[in-house]
Amino acid sequence: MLILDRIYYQYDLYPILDGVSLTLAPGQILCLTGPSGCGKTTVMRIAAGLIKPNSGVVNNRFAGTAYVFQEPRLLPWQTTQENIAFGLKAQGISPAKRDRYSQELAQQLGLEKALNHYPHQLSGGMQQRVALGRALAINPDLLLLDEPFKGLDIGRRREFQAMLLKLLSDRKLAACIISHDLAEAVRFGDRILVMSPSPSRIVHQWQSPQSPATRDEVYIYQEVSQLLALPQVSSCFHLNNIASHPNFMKSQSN
Ligand SMILES: Nc1ncnc2c1ncn2[C@@H]1O[C@H](COP(=O)(O)OP(=O)(O)OP(=O)(O)O)[C@@H](O)[C@H]1O
Repeated sequence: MLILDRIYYQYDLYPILDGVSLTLAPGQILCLTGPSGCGKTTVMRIAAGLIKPNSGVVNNRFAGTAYVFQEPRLLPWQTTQENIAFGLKAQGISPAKRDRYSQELAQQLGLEKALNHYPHQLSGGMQQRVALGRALAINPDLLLLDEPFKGLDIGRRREFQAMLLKLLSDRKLAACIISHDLAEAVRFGDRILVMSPSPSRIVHQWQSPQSPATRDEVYIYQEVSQLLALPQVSSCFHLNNIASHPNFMKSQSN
């Protein structure tokens, strides 16, 4: 279980988080969404223990937490396989086991043909998958993912999303995923927290009884449309008048 309780945070004198609370249970997927710059990464850095809040409580009871940053941050002088195995070496695992495990992960992530490639030889999407492999290699029970689909075209994005959902479900991992895209959050999250512009508060919580793997496009866009009809959500994304737009009303009644 991860618990953040009434977190306040400021950078220099600028207040960023204004009493943010959240909980994340084992196996659950929580999406943090909100406009650019509202403080989503700051929440994640606090959850990971990388920075300390000015006040509030952080209680991370997961045994192992892995963080996948917005930029893949791979070691440029190491191959795909070596980058994936990076954390295993620090855990004292033998070279033979490291090789076997990193090859298995590379296969699950569709990277088997790029095992001996260096980061500069990989596309942005492949680099993101290597970063995910490196995080999964240490066998965490909590995965923190900051904008994991950033910069991918729609086809690659869907492919990576399906792969990630399967990995999370097969390994029964809890995940906290940042996305500024409401549709992506609805596609993925068991729960969504919508954050307001900074100083940021949680202005809305959304939860679905339907498992992410079974959600289709119609369901996703209906839910997004209902979320955007809520003034506290639409105003966060600077869409103040969306609910009164004649076409919006038409789409709601269809
Ligand atoms: N090291 C820092 N020093 C000062 N201000 C910072 C620092 N890091 C972030 N900020 C500011 O804190 C605010 C929140 O940043 P954060 O990266 O948490 O937002 P975000 O919601 O993750 O943004 P994005 O969606 O664009 O990635 C922003 O206004 C940002 O400019």
